[in-house]
Amino acid sequence: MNAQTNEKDSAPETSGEPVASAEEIAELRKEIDWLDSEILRLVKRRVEVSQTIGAARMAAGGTRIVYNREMDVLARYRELGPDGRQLAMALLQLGRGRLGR
Ligand SMILES: C=C(O[C@@H]1C=C(C(=O)O)C=C[C@H]1O)C(=O)O
Repeated sequence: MNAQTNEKDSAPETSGEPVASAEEIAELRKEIDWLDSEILRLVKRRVEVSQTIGAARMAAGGTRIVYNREMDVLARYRELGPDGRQLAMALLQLGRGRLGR
């Protein structure tokens, strides 16, 4: 493939053509804002659920961490690569809350 072919076949965002209009970007930003609020809501709920389970287990004399379950959580986010791992680790850490300190 020569340089000219490359240029012709290149993605729209590299050809000088805008891929989304200003209106579309405004709409997409609204979607991002909504997605962030949903993600935050779900993360907060996850923290609540994780802490409830952790507190119950510790009250019953169990361990703070269940290694196998945490490995399953890490595996779930593996498709996102190293950032996915960090995200999973942050979720696990948030769930530990005071229990994790
Ligand atoms: C929520 C639990 O407790 C802890 C928290 C986990 C989590 O936040 O996903 C997973 C395993 C445990 O270390 C559980 O055992 O399921």
